[in-house]
Amino acid sequence: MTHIALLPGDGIGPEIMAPAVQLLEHFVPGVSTEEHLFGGASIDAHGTALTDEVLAGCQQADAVLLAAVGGPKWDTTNPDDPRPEQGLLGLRKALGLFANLRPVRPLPALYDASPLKRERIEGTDLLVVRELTGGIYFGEKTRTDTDASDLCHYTTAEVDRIARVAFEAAKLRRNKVSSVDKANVMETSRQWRQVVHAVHAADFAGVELEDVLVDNAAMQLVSRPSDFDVIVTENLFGDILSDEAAMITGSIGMLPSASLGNPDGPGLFEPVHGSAPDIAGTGAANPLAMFLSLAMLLRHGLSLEAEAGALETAVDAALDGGLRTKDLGGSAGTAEATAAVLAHL
Ligand SMILES: NC(=O)c1ccc[n+]([C@@H]2O[C@H](COP(=O)([O-])OP(=O)(O)OC[C@H]3O[C@@H](n4cnc5c(N)ncnc54)[C@H](O)[C@@H]3O)[C@@H](O)[C@H]2O)c1
Ligand SMILES: CC(C)[C@H](C(=O)O)[C@@H](O)C(=O)O
Ligand SMILES: [Mg+2]
Repeated sequence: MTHIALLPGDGIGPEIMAPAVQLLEHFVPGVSTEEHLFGGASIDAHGTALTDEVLAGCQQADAVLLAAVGGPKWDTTNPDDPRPEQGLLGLRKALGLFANLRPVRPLPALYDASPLKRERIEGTDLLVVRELTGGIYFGEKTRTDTDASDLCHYTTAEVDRIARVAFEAAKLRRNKVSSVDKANVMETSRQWRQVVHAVHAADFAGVELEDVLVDNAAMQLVSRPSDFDVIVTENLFGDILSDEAAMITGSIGMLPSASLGNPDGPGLFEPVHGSAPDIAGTGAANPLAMFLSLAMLLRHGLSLEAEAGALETAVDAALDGGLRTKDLGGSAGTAEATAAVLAHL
């Protein structure tokens, strides 16, 4: 029987998880699910953001569906305090999920919800391939009364494997990879560029490859987004660029993600946005990034391509039919958005 671990987390997390489970049960009748405390909710109950029991529960599942973690209650500048985000990083690392896929596919119905001009957005369909278990997120951290440091570290093997994910993805798309780095300053970026080019020359010479410095990439993303196909980049750059790219779709509330890379364990599926503490409890959260993350779970986690497509089509149809949550300039809340998608199944 298919088993999915559910991590509602904090803030708007539980509000968008509940309707996603409704959709999961629609597409996978009889699915077994288990909900676990994670992030701030787990800190409150157990003093740590990810317990061994929850990690084991995730490891035993066919896939993990996560909403979001974090919030002001757990914000701290004391290095010794537990933080919700540590649970997320620990889970990604423990599950071996080094490849984070963030598709940016703006719908014509939402062109006017984006701050970008329609003619810039038209034709945009890009995929951010973010390295997820290395770099400055996971290097040594130090802190004294006067000093602090975060080490950015990559092995060539870590760059090699994420480059392969990007090139393979490009072959199924428009055959172009933009590798984003800061090779004019950072040693990890010079290594990144060298490895990406070596992988390209050895096995993917038929794929178009360009190098883009990250500051330029941030600018190009809003000036010529439709020129990008696959963007491959390291952990921190991918985090920042994907939030920026979200606005091409109209809202951060639209962007889903899949974290993959371990053929022997479950993938993790989560929206790109956070726990949105400013709107938590108001019923205003846009659940569509969560629904689209569920579609990625159906596709990549359970190999249910037809079901994934049907869910994406229902989301598109709801938006074509006029659904607009507050973040998209409308007035619909989570419940109305859910009803609109359900109506198109
Ligand atoms: N994967 C995750 O769990 C994840 C991702 C990003 C941030 N976070 C955490 O979330 C907390 C809040 O972070 P933040 O405020 O910087 O980012 P955020 O993504 O939570 O919110 C940024 C802005 O976008 C809005 N927004 C986000 N998702 C929305 C949705 N689905 N519908 C409508 N509006 C939405 C919020 O209301 C807010 O104005 C922090 O603790 C952060 O660490 C968690
Ligand atoms: C919450 C935070 C640790 C996380 C990240 O930086 O990876 C988030 O911003 C994301 O994009 O998934
Ligand atoms: Mg982020």
